[in-house]
Amino acid sequence: MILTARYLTKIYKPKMAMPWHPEPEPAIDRICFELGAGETLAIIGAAGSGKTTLARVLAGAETVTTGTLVMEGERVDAVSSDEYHRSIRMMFQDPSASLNPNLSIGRQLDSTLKLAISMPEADRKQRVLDTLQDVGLLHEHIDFYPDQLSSGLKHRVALARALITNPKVIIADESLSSVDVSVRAKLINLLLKLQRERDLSYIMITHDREIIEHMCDKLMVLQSGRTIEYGQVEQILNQPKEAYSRQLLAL
Ligand SMILES: Nc1ncnc2c1ncn2[C@@H]1O[C@H](COP(=O)(O)OP(=O)(O)OP(=O)(O)O)[C@@H](O)[C@H]1O
Repeated sequence: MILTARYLTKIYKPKMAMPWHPEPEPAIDRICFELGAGETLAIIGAAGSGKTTLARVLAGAETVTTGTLVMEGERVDAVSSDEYHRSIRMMFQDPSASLNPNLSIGRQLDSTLKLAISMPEADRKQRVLDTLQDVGLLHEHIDFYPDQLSSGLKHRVALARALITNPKVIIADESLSSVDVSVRAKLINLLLKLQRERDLSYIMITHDREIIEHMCDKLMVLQSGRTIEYGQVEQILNQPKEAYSRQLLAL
């Protein structure tokens, strides 16, 4: 397994705890799953069900209160956090907001790479060019600024930023929800192509039936921080156990 989650629980501590305040409810509560190489897990749930918290915990941006994450057989706290951050990358939801408008695409990709991996400048430049090509952008795009790119191309840059460290897992938090249908279809095909070529695993937080059906192997349904269904996509789409899942999946 690339990634195994065992009983992940996150309780956000209130900024000012008062003795008469009840203990806060967990944002995620004993979440377990297994993700193999080249597999895709979809996570769905209503607003506030814990999807973003889970994504942030998995991306190493948030600590867990209890529970264990295991990457390729090693507990994540035993793996150096640099290595973990290189291996599990988040693809940002809104590229327009996450890209710096004042920096060229090349500079932004280079600074992400520089932070994650120590390598000579010439090798970094080559990696930036290769990654642009891998996501279907041109070498010339290295000198472009975000505002000069269409929304679809900005999504490719966001993907390039996740891909540039050669990760094993990419987490996409509603990443494709804001693009129009034809652009989304191209991005889905690109993600599938990269998955085949690199044996990449994806965790897709999405409500998009098309993405769930075409891209995902497993599905987890979250409600109030808990897993209420987890299994193969086909099985849950054909026979959801819970009315809540049926509603979310519009079945
Ligand atoms: N930084 C935080 N501090 C305190 N509570 C938080 C924090 N972030 C999230 N929560 C709470 O944790 C619970 C889960 O929130 P989370 O954002 O993970 O859900 P979500 O499913 O991603 O929701 P949405 O779809 O609206 O983004 C909610 O009750 C939320 O209020």
